[in-house]
Amino acid sequence: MKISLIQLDIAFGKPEANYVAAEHKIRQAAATRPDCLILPELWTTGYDLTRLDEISDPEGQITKDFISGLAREYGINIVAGSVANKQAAGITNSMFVFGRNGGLAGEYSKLHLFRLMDEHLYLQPGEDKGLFSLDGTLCAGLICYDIRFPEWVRAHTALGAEVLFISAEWPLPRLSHWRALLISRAIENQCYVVACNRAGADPANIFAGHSMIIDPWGDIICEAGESEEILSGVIDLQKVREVRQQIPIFSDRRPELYT
Ligand SMILES: NC(=O)CCC(=O)C(=O)O
Repeated sequence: MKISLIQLDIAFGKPEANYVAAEHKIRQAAATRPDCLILPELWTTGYDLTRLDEISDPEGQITKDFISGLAREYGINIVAGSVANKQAAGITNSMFVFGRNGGLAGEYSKLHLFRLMDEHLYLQPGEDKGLFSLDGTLCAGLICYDIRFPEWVRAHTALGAEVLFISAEWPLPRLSHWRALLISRAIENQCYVVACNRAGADPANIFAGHSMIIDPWGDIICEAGESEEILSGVIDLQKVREVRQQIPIFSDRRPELYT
């Protein structure tokens, strides 16, 4: 499975400009015929949280129509990062996943809101797991701060997820945490980690880039720099089974003693 990560810069609070830029990059990446594309967190608005009421996507419909059309046109899977999704009960930070036929394959709203960037003041947390199937492989969607919660990640891999798709807006001062946490989640869950961060800066933060794909042994398959970039790598799902057979942590767990 070839995966392309679209490490975008994001125009602060300007959805129209971001849809145009994303379409250009998605078409550029799709021309190289990947099986799957992934975008960063909140790629339509950035962290312009005070204006979310005005610029968020009602029911995520604009994003769903936009991504669904591109997935169908190119016959690829698209993990559409996340967008501010405006519903009657509030705004969530939601990831939508589309299959090759343009159908919605999954949906996940960020469970852990990040106080350091004021998410808890403007967003509602999700309540459900982000499991979905792509080309017959069970995958999980996670958003940025979620990677600091190993028990949440495990809740997905204990159910059989073999690939974690992570969309992020992770700031540069914590780049060492980003790399260490992603590698740890791959090793401890013996799964692939596909993590797409943003590039560039907003009024409050400079972002780290360094999107990457990590294999179930914890080795980095590919890693971007700090600037905008389309990064591609190939994952071999057989490797998940091999590593899980070699060190059988899922059958050696003692969950009855963990609470
Ligand atoms: N957008 C986010 O959730 C950022 C999380 C982050 O920076 C962290 O250190 O955790």
